[in-house]
Amino acid sequence: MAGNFKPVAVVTGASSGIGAGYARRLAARGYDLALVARRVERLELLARELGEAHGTQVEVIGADLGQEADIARIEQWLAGNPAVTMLVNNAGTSRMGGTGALTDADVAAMLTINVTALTRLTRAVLPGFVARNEGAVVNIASALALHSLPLVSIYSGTKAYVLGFSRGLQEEVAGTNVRVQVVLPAAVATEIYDGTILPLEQLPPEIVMSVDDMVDASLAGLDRGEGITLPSVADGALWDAYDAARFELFTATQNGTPAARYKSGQAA
Ligand SMILES: NC(=O)C1=CN([C@@H]2O[C@H](COP(=O)(O)OP(=O)(O)OC[C@H]3O[C@@H](n4cnc5c(N)ncnc54)[C@H](OP(=O)(O)O)[C@@H]3O)[C@@H](O)[C@H]2O)C=CC1
Ligand SMILES: CC(=O)[C@H](N)C(=O)O
Repeated sequence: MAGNFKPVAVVTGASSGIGAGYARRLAARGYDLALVARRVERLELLARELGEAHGTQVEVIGADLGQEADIARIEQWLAGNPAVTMLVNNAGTSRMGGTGALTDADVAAMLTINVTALTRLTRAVLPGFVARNEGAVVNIASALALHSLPLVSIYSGTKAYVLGFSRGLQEEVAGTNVRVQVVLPAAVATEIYDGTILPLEQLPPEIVMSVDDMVDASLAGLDRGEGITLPSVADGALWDAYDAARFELFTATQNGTPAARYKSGQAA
C-alpha cells in the first residue's frame, strides 16, 4: 500500500451499470473511491450510499471523457495522486448502426471514450504504479473484442483495441507487482442498450447477466490472478485453446517468405 494512505480505487463511468457495481463492491472491500462520469448527481447519490454503508470516502469527479480538456484534467489528477492503487477503466459508449450511417459525433465518441481516454488514463497511473511496485488496472473490454458484429463494427474494433493494448501492457509490467486485468463481458443488463436499435428487451434473457454477477465474477478473476477474465464462459479451457491457436498463427507470420499460394503459377 502507498505510504500511509488508504487505497483509492478510481472507477470511470460509475454513474450507472457496471461502473456503479464496481464502486459498490470495491467500497465493501475497503477502498476509498474516486468516481468519474458526467452525471455528477448520480455519483453524489452513490457516494452518500457508500459513505453510509461502509464509511467510504468518495471523491466525485465530473468529467466528460469524450472531451480533451476533461481527459487531461483526470490524467493530471491521477498522475499526482499516490493513494490511487486501482484504476477501473469502465466508461464506455456503444453507438449502434451501420458504419456509414453513424454520425461523425457517434464515431468520435466511441473512439475517444473507449480508446483514447482509457489509454491516457492508464498511461497516467502506470509510472506511479511501477515506481511503487503495486497497483491494478482493470480494463473493461467486451466479448465483442473477439467477434465483430454488424451494427457494432466500430464498437467491436474499440474493444479489440482494449484487449490488444491490455495484453501488451501485461507483458510490459511482467516481473512487477503491477496487475493488468482485461474483462470481456457478454451482454450485461445496463443502460447502455437504452435508446439503441437493440434494446435489452430484444435480447434473449438467458444470455443477459446481471451487473452484480458480472462484477463479482470479474473481481473473483482478479483475486485468482487472471489477466483475462471472461465472466460468462464456463469452460476456461476454451480461452487457452483460442490463445494457443492465436499464438501459433502469429508465430507462422514470422517468416520472410510469401506463402506458396500467393506465388503466381504455384498451387495452394
Ligand atoms: N452492458 C453490456 O452488455 C456490456 C458493457 N460493456 C462495457 O462496460 C462498460 C460500462 O458500460 P455499462 O455499464 O454497460 O453501460 P452504462 O451506460 O450503464 O454505463 C456507462 C458509463 O460510462 C459513462 N460514460 C459514458 N460516456 C461518458 C463520457 N463521455 N464521459 C464520462 N463517462 C462516460 C456513463 O456515465 P455518464 O453518462 O454519467 O457520463 C456511465 O457511467 C462500457 O465500457 C461497455 O462498453 C462490455 C460488454 C458488455
Ligand atoms: C453491443 C454492446 O454494446 C454491448 N454492450 C457489448 O459490449 O456486448
